[in-house]
Amino acid sequence: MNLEISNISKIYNNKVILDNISFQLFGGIYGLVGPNGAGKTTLMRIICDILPQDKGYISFDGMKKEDLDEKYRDLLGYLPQELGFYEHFTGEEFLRYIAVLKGLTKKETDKKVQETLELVNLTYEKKKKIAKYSGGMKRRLGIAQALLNDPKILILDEPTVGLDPMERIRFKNLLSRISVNKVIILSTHIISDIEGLATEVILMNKGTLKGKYSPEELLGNVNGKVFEIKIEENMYGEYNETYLISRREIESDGQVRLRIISDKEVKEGNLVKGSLEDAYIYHLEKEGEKNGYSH
Ligand SMILES: Nc1ncnc2c1ncn2[C@@H]1O[C@H](COP(=O)(O)OP(=O)(O)OP(=O)(O)O)[C@@H](O)[C@H]1O
Repeated sequence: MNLEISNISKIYNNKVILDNISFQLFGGIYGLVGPNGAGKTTLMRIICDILPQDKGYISFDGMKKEDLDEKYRDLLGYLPQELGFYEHFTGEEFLRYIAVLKGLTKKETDKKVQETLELVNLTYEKKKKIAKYSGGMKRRLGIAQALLNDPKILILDEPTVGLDPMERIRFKNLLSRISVNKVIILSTHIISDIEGLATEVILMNKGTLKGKYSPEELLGNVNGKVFEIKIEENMYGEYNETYLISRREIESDGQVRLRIISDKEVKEGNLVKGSLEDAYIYHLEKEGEKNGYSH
């Protein structure tokens, strides 16, 4: 299985939104990360054949998407950032409706709707109106609709927005269960959501590809560079001026716990294990994009 993104460019109103993006994906889960406006959604929409590229091509197993045409669409499952639901439908009715739009036969629909409901753990809620679903349940229903046609390429645009911590864990488990024999691309701002899940991380910034790394490679970049320290609140400004801070937490005693990424040793701090989030912030900083990161 090979999804190839080759020299993809997109221009809107004379502004380059995607600049010659190329990479190849094989089976697995790929985290697409980058600050707001990096071009993640635009790239995903091009991969999903919703938006035409201005240059370059996308191919699956050596065949261009334009040549595969309808067959390419059959390979795809897509969960957009904002999926409109018919709130008066039940979860089951909604999936049946989408299955018809995707061209499944009655028999396939009967089978796939129940199968995907089971997979996303919504069987017991299938007769409930969507209006009564929680945010997490709606996300799971969103994934179910993307899975109805058994896609080889699954594109999820910020699927974890609005999920609570328990739902995030369930969501991660669900993805690892369905990832066999698929290329899954998942964009996110919440780097911890792809920790322990992503085969590779694709970093984008301002319409360009910054790199494609294994999580181990990324973590290696911050090895020996992450420190934790507890300081008084009034010292924060000074530390913020001096260091790259990846996290700031107020402790119950009113002191502030900082997570610092520094090439040089922070003598008063404790060296701790770096996370993917630290590595991501470190990369952005190297590009002078510290302020592009939103906590
Ligand atoms: N239809 C459009 N017309 C003009 N500019 C657009 C259009 N769609 C997107 N853009 C611009 O393209 C750039 C990339 O947007 P895109 O939504 O792809 O980024 P993103 O990385 O997904 O950001 P976010 O994380 O905020 O969703 C932005 O500067 C955006 O304003």
